[in-house]
Amino acid sequence: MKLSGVELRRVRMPLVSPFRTSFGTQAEREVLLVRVVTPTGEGWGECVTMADPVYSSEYTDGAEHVLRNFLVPTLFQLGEVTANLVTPSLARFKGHRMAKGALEMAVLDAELRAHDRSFAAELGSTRASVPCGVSVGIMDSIPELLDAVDGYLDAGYVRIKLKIEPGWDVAPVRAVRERFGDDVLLQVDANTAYTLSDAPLLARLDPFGLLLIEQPLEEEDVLGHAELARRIRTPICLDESIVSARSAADAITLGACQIVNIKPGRVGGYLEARRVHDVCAAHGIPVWCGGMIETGLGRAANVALASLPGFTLPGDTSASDRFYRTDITEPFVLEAGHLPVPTGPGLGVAPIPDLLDAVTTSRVWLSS
Ligand SMILES: CC(=O)N[C@@H](Cc1ccc2ccccc2c1)C(=O)O
Ligand SMILES: [Mg+2]
Repeated sequence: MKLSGVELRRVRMPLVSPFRTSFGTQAEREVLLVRVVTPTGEGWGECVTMADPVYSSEYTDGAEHVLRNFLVPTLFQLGEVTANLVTPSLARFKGHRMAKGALEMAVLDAELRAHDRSFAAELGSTRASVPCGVSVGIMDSIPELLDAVDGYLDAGYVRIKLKIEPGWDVAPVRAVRERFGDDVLLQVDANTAYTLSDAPLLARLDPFGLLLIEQPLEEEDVLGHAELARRIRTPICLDESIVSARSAADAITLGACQIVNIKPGRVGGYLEARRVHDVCAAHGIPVWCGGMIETGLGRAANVALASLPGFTLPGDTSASDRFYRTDITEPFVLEAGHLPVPTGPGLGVAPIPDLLDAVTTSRVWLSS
């Protein structure tokens, strides 16, 4: 395809309630959307960076800058662009995987729409719907947490994930187990908040039959996770540490994780996300689809990815109303704990113009 131009659009959406993790509290989501325009149509991409570099080193203003000054101009020079060409064409620029992933997603969406082919078909989907888990933030009190969990279980979520940090870990897990029983699928996410010296504390989670503990140690401490895996029984799942198929293979081989949370933006796009899935499957490692509080655009692509065969654990592919009162696309609504995999061309969803304009804070048009 030839690129006629690319629009970088900033969107700000309030969250239905503040979402607190070990790295801070979010009350709104600042999103960078990428729209590529071709002579025959357009495609949408969503950059999952946060406003601040607190989940990873990338952040939204930086992603916009690197797209505008390096990544998009490089694609304009290509002439013919396809999704498979995006990553190799941008390889000389180091890092910026979330920014690159958003651009690849937009090109892939445009290409698939032009061929009347869905993300699900392209990625290798084997299911028409996916079971959904939900990520529950750190709360001010245990009663408040139990009310929130009660509401999500009533909504039909099939798995509960609790954000934890030192001082909010064993007590909330014990309280959820005591209130809701041992059969609820339960896991925790530390977002790198602990160190190896916390192993005895983390071992106190072992009696609660958690599915996994997600990213207890810092992103680069792969060997620390391998050592921790020898000191606790709860399976270790990595999130921030897995930035590519290669890093997944290395972490698995080193015994640093038994489960992987796949986030397409974190690994540089949906094509690399499929490669992470394939590498994990080759090692017998179950995967699930993580979430970055995406709008319906990223959510549509994540649900398609989550329908691949190796995604055997419920992901953080929650309904739109988990985080947003009004999504910029038709909302994803939980049905019996599942979300339907979009079947339309490309993402299968598109922004609703009035809703998108209502939350747009800036737009930049880059012409080829
Ligand atoms: C659903 C979930 O827990 N996601 C991330 C953490 C996270 C938390 C808060 C966020 C706020 C704005 C943007 C991205 C964010 C990602 C995780 O699995 O580690
Ligand atoms: Mg995580």
